[in-house]
Amino acid sequence: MALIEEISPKGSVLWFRRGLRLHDNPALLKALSVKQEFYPIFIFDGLSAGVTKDTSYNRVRFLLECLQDLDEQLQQRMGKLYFIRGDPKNVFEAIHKIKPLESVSFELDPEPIWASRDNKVKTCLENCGIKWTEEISHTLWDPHEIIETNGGIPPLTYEMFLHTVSIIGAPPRPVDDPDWTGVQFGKLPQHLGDDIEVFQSIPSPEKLGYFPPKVFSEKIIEWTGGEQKALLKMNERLKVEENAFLNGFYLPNQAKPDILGPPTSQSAALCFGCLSVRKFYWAIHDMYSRIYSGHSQSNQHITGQLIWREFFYTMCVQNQYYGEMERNPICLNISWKEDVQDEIQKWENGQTGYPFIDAVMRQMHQEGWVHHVARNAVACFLTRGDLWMNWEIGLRLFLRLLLDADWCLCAGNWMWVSSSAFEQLLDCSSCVCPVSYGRRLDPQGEYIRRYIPELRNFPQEYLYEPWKAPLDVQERAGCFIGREYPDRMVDHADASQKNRRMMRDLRLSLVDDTPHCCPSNVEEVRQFMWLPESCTDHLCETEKV
Ligand SMILES: Cc1cc2nc3c(=O)[nH]c(=O)nc-3n(C[C@H](O)[C@H](O)[C@H](O)COP(=O)(O)OP(=O)(O)OC[C@H]3O[C@@H](n4cnc5c(N)ncnc54)[C@H](O)[C@@H]3O)c2cc1C
Repeated sequence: MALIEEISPKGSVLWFRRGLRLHDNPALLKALSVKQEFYPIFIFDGLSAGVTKDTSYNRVRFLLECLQDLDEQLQQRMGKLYFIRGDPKNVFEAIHKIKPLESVSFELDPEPIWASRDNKVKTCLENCGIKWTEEISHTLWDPHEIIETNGGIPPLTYEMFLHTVSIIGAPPRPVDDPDWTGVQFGKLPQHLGDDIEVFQSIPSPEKLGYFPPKVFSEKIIEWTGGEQKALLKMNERLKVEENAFLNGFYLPNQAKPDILGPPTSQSAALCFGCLSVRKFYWAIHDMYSRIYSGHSQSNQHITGQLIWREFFYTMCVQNQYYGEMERNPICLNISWKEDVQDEIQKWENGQTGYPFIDAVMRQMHQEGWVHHVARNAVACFLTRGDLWMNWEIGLRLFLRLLLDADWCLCAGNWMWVSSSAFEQLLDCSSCVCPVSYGRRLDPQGEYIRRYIPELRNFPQEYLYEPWKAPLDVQERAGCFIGREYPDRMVDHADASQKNRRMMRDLRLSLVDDTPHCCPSNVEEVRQFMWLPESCTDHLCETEKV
């Protein structure tokens, strides 16, 4: 008996949180290298992968599709993915009781909001004598190394960031795929403890208590989660990048925003890690080098958005208050308007009376993803553009609805757009006019008509400003403003002028030389917000005076 116990293999767990893939997965390689029985598990604890009890149905569905895809791939290798509901510490203790564990491997979740979960688990594993390893693969570089290289503080501007990573060198290439030969999958019993539930298969969102949203119009774009789908989509996306290179430009999604066509975004796949950011980065850089071989070396600008991602991660790793205003050392304390529930509701539910803004908000509820330029528009509207409301309100909603909701990237972008951080000028209150920005992005009005069925028959002339339509036009379109579709909740020209004054006063009150996070130059602001060359083209007529 003693002999059997001695030779009986122990367990090696791969704890999936994000990083939901088999390719470029150093934690997976670590778990397999232990040569013990292998247990891939996902623990649904109402927190991991950013899925809480408030998370939208779309986002939960996307996560479960990613897990389903992993499960299918593991089944092809004679294993399975265990989906377990419970507290991670209790789950590991329970597994260890029935199957002594040698090691637990996981990918580093770099954001500080995960530290208490991870520290609790690490302490528990150490107390049980179980080794743990944490691998970096959610970001291109190790954010802590960047901070160290920059002398102990995060680089304050994007240009400084680029300089720092140029000292470190190019990010690592993806690791090899695992060799599955001889891998022994372990089996868990159905009962691990009273407060733990081991599912037989990956559950549906409904089984976990999440239900579909009320839809405003038919859903146009369906997103599907999972590594296999993400890899196929990456190939489609690479064709778009290649086409841009061949035509002499880069960052196609930013340079020529298309809010109507089938999106080629990889943000949700990157967020859950069903696509490795390193694989995506190197695929683009290698392609560039192939196309321009001998002429030019690729540089970080051709994957500029991925660098913004890294920049925001580096800014947040040491700042647990990064998602808040008051306690956050990099965020300006702006005296936003007290929360007015009625106004918040109108913004959240796409009932502001500004069709472009409402179309974006409704698309977000229905489909869970909207283009970057559209995010800019609604974020500016809520904060320094029109409503003068705290960006934390927007952050909370985006984290609930977006498929790619990512605490660090979302908070970083909200601070940026609201001029609360990463913003040197503080005079952008007129950046996004909900009328002219909408007209520029959606010149035929197709986007508005797609997501706001009430306005489908409205003539083009009044589509962006329906409150200006004479009554007979409203009648012919079958939509009265204030009845079928709301009147505008605010006069943008007045509100933005008032807000601009408040930003100016704030700027004057901040005339010290304290180094703070800010854009590197004006061009960067223009690119980030997709503003036209001439800085007044996007303004309403009243704002130009
Ligand atoms: C208010 C606001 C909130 C946002 N919240 C999120 C969020 O929660 N999660 C998220 O992934 N992105 C967020 N973004 C950034 C951006 O809108 C999305 O990443 C982008 O729309 C994804 O589309 P894409 O994959 O086509 O981007 P691409 O232009 O193809 O970029 C490639 C990847 O780079 C990253 N990236 C792109 N733009 C940014 C950016 N501005 N900041 C940081 N990373 C970027 C994303 O991972 C993206 O998939 C937010 C932007 C705004 C204005």
